[in-house]
Amino acid sequence: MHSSLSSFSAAVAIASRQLSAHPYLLFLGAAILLYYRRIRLSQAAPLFTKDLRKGIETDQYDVVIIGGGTAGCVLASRLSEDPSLSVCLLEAGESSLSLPHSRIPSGYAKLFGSERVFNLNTTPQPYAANNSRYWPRGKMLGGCSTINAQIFHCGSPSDYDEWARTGLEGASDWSYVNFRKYFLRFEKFSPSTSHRDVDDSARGMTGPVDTGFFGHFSSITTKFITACQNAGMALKSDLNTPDGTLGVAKVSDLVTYIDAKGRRVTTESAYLTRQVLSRSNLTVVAHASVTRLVFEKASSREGLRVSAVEVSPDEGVSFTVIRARKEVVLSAGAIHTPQILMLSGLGPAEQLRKHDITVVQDLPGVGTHLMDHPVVDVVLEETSGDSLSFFQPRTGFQTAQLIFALGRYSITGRGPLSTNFAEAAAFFRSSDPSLFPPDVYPAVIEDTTSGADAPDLEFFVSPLGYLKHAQTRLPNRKSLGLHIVLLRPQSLGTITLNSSNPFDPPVIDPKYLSSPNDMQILLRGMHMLNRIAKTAPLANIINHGNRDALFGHRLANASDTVLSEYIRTTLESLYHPTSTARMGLRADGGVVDAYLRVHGVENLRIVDASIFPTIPSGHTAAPTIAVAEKAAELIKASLQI
Ligand SMILES: Cc1cc2nc3c(=O)[nH]c(=O)nc-3n(C[C@H](O)[C@H](O)[C@H](O)COP(=O)(O)OP(=O)(O)OC[C@H]3O[C@@H](n4cnc5c(N)ncnc54)[C@H](O)[C@@H]3O)c2cc1C
Repeated sequence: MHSSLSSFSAAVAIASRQLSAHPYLLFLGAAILLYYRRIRLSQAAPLFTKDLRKGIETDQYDVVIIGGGTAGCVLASRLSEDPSLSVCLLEAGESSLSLPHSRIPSGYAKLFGSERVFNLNTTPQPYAANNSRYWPRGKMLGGCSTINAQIFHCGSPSDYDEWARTGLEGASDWSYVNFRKYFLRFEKFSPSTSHRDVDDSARGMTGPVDTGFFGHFSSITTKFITACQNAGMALKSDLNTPDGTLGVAKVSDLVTYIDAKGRRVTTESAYLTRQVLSRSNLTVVAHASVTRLVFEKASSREGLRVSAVEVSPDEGVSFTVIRARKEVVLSAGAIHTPQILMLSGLGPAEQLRKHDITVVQDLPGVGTHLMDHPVVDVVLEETSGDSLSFFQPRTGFQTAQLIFALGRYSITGRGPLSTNFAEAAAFFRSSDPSLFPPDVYPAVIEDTTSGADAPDLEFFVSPLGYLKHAQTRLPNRKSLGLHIVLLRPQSLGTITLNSSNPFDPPVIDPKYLSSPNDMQILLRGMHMLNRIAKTAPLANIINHGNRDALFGHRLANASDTVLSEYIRTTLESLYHPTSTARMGLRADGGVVDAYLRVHGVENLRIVDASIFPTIPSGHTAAPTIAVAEKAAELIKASLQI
């Protein structure tokens, strides 16, 4: 999949050798130059961001936000709307706006392994072939929204009704009917004449985050949608409405965070505009890794408040103290937020003592209840010719195709380079009797969904097959990818400390497949995958005779034993970790209350995917942005702005 852009330099080198021989390539060469100019000039790094490596003048703010990721950028922008409030956003990385691999929708996996990403790995997974799994997290302003697959999806309405059942005072504010307005608040949907069936009145139209149908959409995807329909899945005009998300999107591909110019939309590009950054009450500091929270006794009652944070540009460099007059907000994501809490003495007491960290509050829930969506990828050889296999060119013709695509993208912002790879998806239930008739599937599987209308499985298609984050070199064939996602895992993992060194990555153990029910549901997903691969019109473009070991054709009639083995060895993360500092009663392992305040600490909130009480049955960026929009409102209200 995503070595697309990694291949550009090679492609450009081959092209330059051929330029003199083929005049049409001169045009394309010029287009490539234009493309680099376009990205560089229009997306130059913002002028108003400060760099901790050069020092900062002010050391005291009303609100200090830790982590300028998906949630952090939203908060910084919304809170600084009031000129009377001084806001400081501290981000471990720097801007992503001048990074072509982030801005071009198909380029993100090229950033995997780079210094712009926290390149994390899980512990070996005993129930999943005993291997560790790669967990990239964006280390830039915009966080994971700079490297995600750009799928705009809100999950199922009942996911949020489940959030409203934590038993906390104020929990009902999180029910779908109350929470939905925050999805609408951030979205700026672009209606499309080719998707007239989408009801604009159910979409956000005036928010800062552009969404729409501007990504590439291959004929393979159209065939996938029709095959899902022919296999009995419901058709939906829009997967993001109060009607729920069950079914396959009718005629349309997925809505994405890609703008009209074909560029990725991140929370940095949407919320930290030049106009926002020029506010005198907002300071955004890059290369600022927070290592610890500093506490003082609260004045109003017996208890603690956070008075400051310690921040350093890099390991071994002395830290700066930044003071917070009113609030500190942790938005460092589901891995680093619990790590920072534990390093600061907030977490399971036993674990903190193990690392000689003074216990400030025994909060046993910190770092527990880690949830993630595992995905099983299957690669199939396709014959339509519409595969994007030329993204990894191995012949002169494929190189020319790639150069042509690059030229087209540079000029129009359209074409294959604007694919997000996951071009269409279907959401369904493993217990749906119309899809899994009880006479064929007699086993009763435990219902893990958030409600009767919510899915526990997602099925998506990519116009290029890939395995292991595209790191596995596949045979040189045109391929497509089919992918099954477990949306409601019961396997719960942990984030624990490796050491008390803040620059040491924490221990990530998702405990994939430790719940046997997860395997049963994934097996149903694999049955559905096999069925759709044999359903017209998708079936007509698959070479069912392929026997390459890395391809999945051999799974077509495989027993559950073989399928389970495939699931255990192939399973990867869909990059959606959540719930490691979740909203809930302290007695139930909750870390924050319904106002996102950390239990037992006066002025500390958490605003990112770690507060999700449970993982939504869908993609996690939209819920994260909506949480941040709501949090901004909560903080403003509590500060009486
Ligand atoms: C490859 C990939 C593909 C994905 N695809 C999709 C998709 O298509 N659709 C979707 O909805 N979701 C997708 N997701 C998931 C989604 O993007 C995340 O759930 C969401 O962005 C998480 O937001 P966050 O604010 O919780 O954390 P993040 O966005 O990770 O933000 C955390 C921020 O904190 C910073 N930080 C960390 N530690 C420190 C520190 N000590 N000091 C200062 N700063 C720190 C980080 O640099 C980062 O900027 C994907 C994720 C990935 C990685």
